[in-house]
Amino acid sequence: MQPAISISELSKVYDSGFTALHGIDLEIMNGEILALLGPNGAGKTTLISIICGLVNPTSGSVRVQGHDIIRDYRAARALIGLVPQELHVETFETVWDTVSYSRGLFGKKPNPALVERLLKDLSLWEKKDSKILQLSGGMKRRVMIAKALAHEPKILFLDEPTAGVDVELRKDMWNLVRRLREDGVTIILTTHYIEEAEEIADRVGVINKGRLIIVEEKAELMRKLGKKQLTVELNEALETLPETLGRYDLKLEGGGERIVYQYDTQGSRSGIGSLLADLNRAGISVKDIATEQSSLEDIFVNLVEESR
Ligand SMILES: Nc1ncnc2c1ncn2[C@@H]1O[C@H](COP(=O)(O)OP(=O)(O)OP(=O)(O)O)[C@@H](O)[C@H]1O
Repeated sequence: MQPAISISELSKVYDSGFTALHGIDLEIMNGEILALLGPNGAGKTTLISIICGLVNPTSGSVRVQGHDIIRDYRAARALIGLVPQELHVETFETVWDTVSYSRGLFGKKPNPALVERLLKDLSLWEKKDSKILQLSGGMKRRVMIAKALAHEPKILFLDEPTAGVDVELRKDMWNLVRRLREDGVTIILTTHYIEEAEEIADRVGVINKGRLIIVEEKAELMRKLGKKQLTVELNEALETLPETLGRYDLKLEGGGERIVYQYDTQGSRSGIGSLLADLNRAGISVKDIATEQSSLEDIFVNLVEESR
């Protein structure tokens, strides 16, 4: 099947001489939710802006459902909805008018039933006749989403959709994203909130300093790069670890009352069974044990540090 978006050797050098993207290759599949993670200034917005035709690439190519974003700009752009990071909505227009107008911009016939559904889905129905000026920041953000969806795009870009929004709006946004995916919409979002990627993404791409350092199924990423940790609470504090435990990667913490064991989630054997047997053999009495898995956040921080 043709990918929703196909990016090949894409680079961007701004007029200042700064290289914001270095040879990005990426295929985004139809119907997936891809989260792009990366520290400030990594190049996420630049990448999205190029795909959406707002910034010119320096070299490389991007195709949207097969349409080249430069040669076939209109066809490519018509398939895309973009919710930008910055809020810029017309202040004196009403919610209804601004959303309807956005649809018209793409040459689509008016569809009041669709606009009504969008406004209801985004909890904006009661505000349909309000001027944007009178809305709160969170509501303005909802308007931006309604505008981006008004022409029924097949691919939706959300640039930092939940930056600075309250918990309720964040949950609403996640639900909306899931619903759109059920309708077959491909969704690409950038986020600083790793929890967000963990919650809704199918795949996660990490960008650092203009390079895509990894792109992987979320579950696979967690499996490949995640570490697990076993904490063993002891009945009596130890001063040092016995030499017989030298073959394990152990740390003594909590004033000697806790042994922490790190193991690889990829290995077929965790070594927990033999560690506990060896502890027993060494006469160390165990009060409690707990395991913990590294989060996507730990993985992300490690990846970015490694690529410095
Ligand atoms: N018009 C421009 N001219 C020169 N440099 C720019 C321009 N726009 C962006 N940059 C630089 O390109 C780099 C990438 O910026 P970009 O906005 O793509 O990052 P980002 O990953 O979206 O960051 P954030 O998470 O902070 O939004 C930054 O160093 C930025 O300063």
